[in-house]
Amino acid sequence: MIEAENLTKRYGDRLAVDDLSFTVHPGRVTGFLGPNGAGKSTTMRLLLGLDRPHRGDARIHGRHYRDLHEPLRVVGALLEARAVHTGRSAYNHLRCLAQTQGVGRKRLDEVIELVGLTGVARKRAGGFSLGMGQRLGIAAALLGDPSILILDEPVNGLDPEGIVWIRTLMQRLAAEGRTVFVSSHLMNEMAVTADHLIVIGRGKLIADCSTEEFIERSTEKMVVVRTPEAERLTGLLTAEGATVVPGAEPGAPLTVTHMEAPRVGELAAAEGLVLHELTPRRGSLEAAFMELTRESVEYGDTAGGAAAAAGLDGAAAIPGAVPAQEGKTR
Ligand SMILES: Nc1ncnc2c1ncn2[C@@H]1O[C@H](COP(=O)(O)OP(=O)(O)OP(=O)(O)O)[C@@H](O)[C@H]1O
Repeated sequence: MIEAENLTKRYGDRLAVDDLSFTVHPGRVTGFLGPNGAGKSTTMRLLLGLDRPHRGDARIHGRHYRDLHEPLRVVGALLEARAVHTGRSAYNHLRCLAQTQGVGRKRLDEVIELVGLTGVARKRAGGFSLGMGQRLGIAAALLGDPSILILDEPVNGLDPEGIVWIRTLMQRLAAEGRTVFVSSHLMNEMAVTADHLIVIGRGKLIADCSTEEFIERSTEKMVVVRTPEAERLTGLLTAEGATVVPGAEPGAPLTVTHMEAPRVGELAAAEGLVLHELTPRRGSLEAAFMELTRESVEYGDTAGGAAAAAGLDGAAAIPGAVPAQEGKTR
């Protein structure tokens, strides 16, 4: 188990991590989400004892990282995939790490195979692509067969096949009962990878809930309806409180919000209106995430055009969300 309690880290007058408390449980993948500069990497460094908090506490299995008996057998971390000796082969890089941890040759070979680097293990790590570097970093994290994995943006630089591979690997490691804590700024990727989400913005906690709850509450439900009698159906639905947006072209489907699909079908049937399609849909999760973290983005366009599409009222719409207060100015 990983526990952060009132973690606070300041760089000059910049609060990188602001009174952050959460618990990461074993047996599931926990996604750590937030826009660029939200404080994800800083939090991970604090958990690993690589930086000291100004206030608060970070504990792994109830202890500070520095007090763990064999830390690398307890926690495997991928923080900066490029942190390798570029002149060494992947194999030698891992062998050096294995020696410092008392990890044997068998485990070394196992891990190289697990991350799919067997064919290039004798090649210079400096010549590796970003994706291969990520695989090497993951191999290093897994060497000590740790019960906890802390991975900072492991998906960066991976091609679609690599993304599916890391997703499957993380889910398998969690299914084995390990604690998997993985950061990302990609909402859609985390939605299909993580069981639980911890969302931060400007160092503050915004949401701590299951991915299912997050999706359920943060994306607006809509119904796509195709009918040859669009005008009559629109009148019928709006009279009952639905919002109906016509398609861009004649004959294109209508998009209905504020009414569930069964009710749309019932109303149409009662009036004898023909429907050619009746499909419940969800709004974009990415747009919902952007809206949620809109006021806490560090860089870029904070107006968030896509955010408006989500139709959410910030943190208030999210289960487990922390009340906005000062956080609203994140
Ligand atoms: N060593 C440092 N010195 C000064 N400021 C820092 C340092 N490390 C981080 N920061 C600042 O702290 C804030 C949080 O940074 P951090 O890297 O933790 O965010 P992040 O969520 O990991 O971002 P990204 O997704 O871009 O990696 C940022 O404003 C960053 O500029």
